[in-house]
Amino acid sequence: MALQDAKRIVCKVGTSTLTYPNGRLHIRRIEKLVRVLSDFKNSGKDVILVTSGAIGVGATRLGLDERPRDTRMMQAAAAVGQVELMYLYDKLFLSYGQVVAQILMTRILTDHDSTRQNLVNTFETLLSLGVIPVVNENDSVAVEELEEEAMAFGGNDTLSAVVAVLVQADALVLLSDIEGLFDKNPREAPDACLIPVVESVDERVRASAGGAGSTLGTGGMVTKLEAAEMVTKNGIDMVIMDGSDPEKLYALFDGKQVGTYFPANPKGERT
Ligand SMILES: Nc1ncnc2c1ncn2[C@@H]1O[C@H](COP(=O)(O)OP(=O)(O)O)[C@@H](O)[C@H]1O
Ligand SMILES: N[C@@H](CCC(=O)OP(=O)(O)O)C(=O)O
Repeated sequence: MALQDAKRIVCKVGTSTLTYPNGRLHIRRIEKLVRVLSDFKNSGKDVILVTSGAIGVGATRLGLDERPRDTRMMQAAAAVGQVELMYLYDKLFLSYGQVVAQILMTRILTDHDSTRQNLVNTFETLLSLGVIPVVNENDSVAVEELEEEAMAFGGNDTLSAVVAVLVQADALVLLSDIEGLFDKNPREAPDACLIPVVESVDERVRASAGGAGSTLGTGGMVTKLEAAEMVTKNGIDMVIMDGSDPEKLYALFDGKQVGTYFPANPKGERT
């Protein structure tokens, strides 16, 4: 399906896009993102927002100097930051007449058929009611997802791919702090070139991906490529693009070349 025709979109926004380097909310950017997503909603699309930021924003609110690393502090920070995030989203989406709902997920929920089906039912019901679901990991209770190994393996890039498959989205957009996937990590190699289209995530593509570029983000390109593999084989298009100007989403869904595009595998089957 061409991106212009995408009816159901999942948009994931990373911590480094949502916050300033000092950890405080980047209100102007979030306002723009909410306006664009509300406009998409008004145009008839189903919109799901997967948001990071709870731990980073909570840490700042608690006066911590840096993003916490130990589980207890991360859980506490997430509990504080999630409220601040949802308060802002609710307020901003409401100003465009949109109703939001919070869904906090853990991996256990999607690993079991009955809880997975419950989640699907919840998403479908919310979407049929015209609501915009706002999703994050339930960081305050999902201990195993917060520990370093599991977090590096997953995080919200993976979560957004799982959500896109669950709701059988047409497209997943990852808003990052960089324009897309480069042939090598541009933070280390200034001559790196943007790759506009990735038909298949093979060894060569995988070799180009490095880890997170800031102390705020987690996962870097490694987890984004894993997300791409998961969604494209399920018949869903994916795009990695710069989140600093959310209005570029208009160009993307008008069919223009923006960021790095991972077309759905034509043989991809919707589960
Ligand atoms: N090949 C690559 N192309 C682009 N970015 C890369 C690449 N390899 C590693 N990176 C890093 O991935 C970062 C984006 O991921 P991440 O830090 O998780 O941020 P976010 O949460 O905003 O998506 C970039 O800022 C960059 O430092
Ligand atoms: N769930 C965590 C974010 C996890 C994550 O993947 O973060 P990011 O790399 O900024 O998208 C939080 O809300 O702080």
